Amino acid sequence: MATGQVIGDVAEDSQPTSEATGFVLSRPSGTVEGRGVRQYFDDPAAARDAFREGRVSALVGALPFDPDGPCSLVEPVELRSTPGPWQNSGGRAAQVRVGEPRYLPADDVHAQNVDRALASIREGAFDKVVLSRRAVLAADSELDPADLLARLVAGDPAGNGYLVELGDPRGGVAHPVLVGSSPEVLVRRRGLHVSCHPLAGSAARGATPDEDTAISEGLLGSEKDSREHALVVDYLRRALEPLCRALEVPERPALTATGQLWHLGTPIVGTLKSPEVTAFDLARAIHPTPAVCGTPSESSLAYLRQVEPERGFYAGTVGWCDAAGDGEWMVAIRCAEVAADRRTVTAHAGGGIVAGSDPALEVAETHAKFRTVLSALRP
Ligand SMILES: C=C(O[C@H]1C=CC=C(C(=O)O)[C@@H]1O)C(=O)O
Repeated sequence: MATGQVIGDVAEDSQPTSEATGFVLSRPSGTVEGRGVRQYFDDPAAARDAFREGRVSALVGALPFDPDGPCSLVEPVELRSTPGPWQNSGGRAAQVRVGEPRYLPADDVHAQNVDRALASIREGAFDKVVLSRRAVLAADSELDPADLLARLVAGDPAGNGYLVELGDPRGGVAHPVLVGSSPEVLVRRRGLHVSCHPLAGSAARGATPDEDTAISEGLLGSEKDSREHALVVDYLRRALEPLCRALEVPERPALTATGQLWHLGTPIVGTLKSPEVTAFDLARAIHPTPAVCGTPSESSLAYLRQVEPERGFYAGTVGWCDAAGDGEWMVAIRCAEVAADRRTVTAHAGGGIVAGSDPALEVAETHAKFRTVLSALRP
């Protein structure tokens, strides 16, 4: 990282109170890491106030799925950017053996949950809700979250990956760590330029090139998936319009691929009205989108608070914001929480439910999404 560029306002005189990296965001174009800890925030509004009042020069970390829940944000001593995806300078750890996943809920119960959500949709409670489940795995020795990140980055064709320590990294106490490889950009800001890349509508990749192409064409032509996707795009248009003096929203989604899945994606770009609106402000204004919550936001969020109170940072957002207000926030999907003891890993996967969703296909979709983390944990 020594050759990296330091971004943001870094005070020369302050000493790191912790050497822990604590935050990594690996993207195809570059990697951002937070080094050292100056302040820690579990209240996003306090972090925003500190930033606005100039008491904070940069922020890195995670916001939970529930916008009213506690966050895990750090003002790093240094925000360092390097070109290209993340390289693990720590070297490769010995492979830890990880047991079979235990799914919570089990396949049949998740299918019943989808049925129940479909009944609520028919009754008019909401148009869309994103249901998720967990896969809990036990490791036979301590798992290194940085090594898991390295495997995720190496396994993703675009080199996407993230790692966030969940808790105040000062004080030498081990905290859970969120590690993942998300293909979904919640929001990115460079000066007045703002962009998002919402994804919704999925199909597992095919085993042969011909099958893979046929699956991608089927997804692009699927009326159900287009509807599921359009709800996210409409939400973002409505959320961004008041903040932008120009906004370009393509009429139709395009295909985007990870190693495991095809998705429908829409690249949205805009020009902000005011330079005062930071990347962190934008992330808070937009999150949670219907790609992880539902439509309308209020009723789907109320439903998820009841049926999935344990989401934590899954389906939240992970990212950074520098002193100029620039930054990038990813949707925290395709991820796992490595417990403080480093021996339990909880992966998460979900999918959007709309009228016409098929419970068995939704169960299969969560398995395809779990594969991102499971193939890194159990190669
Ligand atoms: C909620 C997840 O994916 C979202 C992002 C892309 C496609 C999705 C879908 O097709 O349902 C989800 O909206 C997840 O991976 O856990």
